[in-house]
Amino acid sequence: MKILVDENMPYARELFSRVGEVTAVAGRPIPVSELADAQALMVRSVTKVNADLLDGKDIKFVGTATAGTDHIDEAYLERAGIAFSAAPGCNAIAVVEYVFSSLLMLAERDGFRLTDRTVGIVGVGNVGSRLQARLQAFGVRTLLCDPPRADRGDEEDFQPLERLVREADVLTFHTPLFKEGPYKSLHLADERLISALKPGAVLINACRGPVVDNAALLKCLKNGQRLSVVLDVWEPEPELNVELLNLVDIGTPHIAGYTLEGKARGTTQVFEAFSDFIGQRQQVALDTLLPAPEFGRITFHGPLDQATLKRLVHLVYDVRRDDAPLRKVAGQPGEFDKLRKNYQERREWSSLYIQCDDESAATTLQKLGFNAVYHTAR
Ligand SMILES: NC(=O)c1ccc[n+]([C@@H]2O[C@H](COP(=O)([O-])OP(=O)(O)OC[C@H]3O[C@@H](n4cnc5c(N)ncnc54)[C@H](O)[C@@H]3O)[C@@H](O)[C@H]2O)c1
Ligand SMILES: O=C(O)[C@H](O)[C@H](O)COP(=O)(O)O
Repeated sequence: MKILVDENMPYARELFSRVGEVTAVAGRPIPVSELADAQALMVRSVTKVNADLLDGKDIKFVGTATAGTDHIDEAYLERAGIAFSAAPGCNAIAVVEYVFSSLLMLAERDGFRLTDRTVGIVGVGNVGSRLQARLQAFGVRTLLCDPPRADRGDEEDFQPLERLVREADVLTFHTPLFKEGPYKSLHLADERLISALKPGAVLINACRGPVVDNAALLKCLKNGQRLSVVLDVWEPEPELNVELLNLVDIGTPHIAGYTLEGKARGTTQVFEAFSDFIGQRQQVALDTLLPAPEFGRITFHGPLDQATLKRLVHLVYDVRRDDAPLRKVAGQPGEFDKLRKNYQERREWSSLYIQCDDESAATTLQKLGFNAVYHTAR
């Protein structure tokens, strides 16, 4: 069986070759000639999967190693009898750590305490709920908005979006991209919403570019609105608006989810689903795939505060390492994708073993996702 995999899926060749003959291909665009004799296709978010791509082909299974599925025409796959699996939640921790890295950087630069701020989270799924848990662990107040979950009767204190806009000092978007329907999220942050944000607020988009109307955002920033902006995703990609990039505080090339753990989880989740589909069920333990982190063990003395948390977080991942390279190459054809393809290894906070001599610091760091232990020298 021939299995086509996106060349930017770490561990895909290793895993899928256990069950078939693997060919790795570029994802944007996918070489159509390679599809002719393939039975399975594993993609990333850059490949549009629809009738135009697959009609008349022999593909029986499509997997996407991503949380978002807006690049997949799922209704078509169902009609065509093609099985499908995504990788929900695979990179949620990575996105949360991206948001923390950004907030800690802005807080240090602008001299505010996160615990004095309210963070509004729009979309409280795999990313949003983990973000809320970690913010709460650090004592930061959150407001949650998730109409689909509220309508399902989920027990959380969900608020209307208008309340978040009125009260939040930070508004961060973690919804899927829905172009239509009752929960349409296309341009959810439009000119009206952006201009109603509190003066000096922080706007973060790490879900899909078109959830924030980029033209409206540019207009508000050019009009001098006092707003800090963090954008990992753009409208459109990969041809982002360079004028907008020049006005945002942090701009990155759609890499919020790009930890090695997040990418590896994406591959293993679709591999497990595919092996199930072909009746050869296999499970993969992530730690058998991942290499040891570059540095893995430190000692931490005394209590934890915002400054020390920032130093710890940025020891593992400082978002500025992804902002500067984008500014250098933005506007040059192909460079956005190149930054994503040649992404420097990034690990999750859990890869750092921290020995603390303060019990409360150890407890908070554990809740934040670090591999922390309390250990006295006695
Ligand atoms: N930048 C990146 O690298 C990156 C990484 C992972 C995910 N993403 C994007 O972020 C999105 C969220 O990721 P996730 O893993 O949390 O997905 P998820 O499906 O687990 O959660 C999405 C949540 O949004 C809610 N929602 C849907 N429509 C909404 C609306 N109109 N208003 C408010 N809430 C709404 C859903 O009910 C759900 O709880 C993904 O769909 C994907 O597009 C981006
Ligand atoms: O939806 C997702 O999982 C993320 O946006 C993911 O990080 C996109 O990465 P890509 O598939 O484009 O490599």
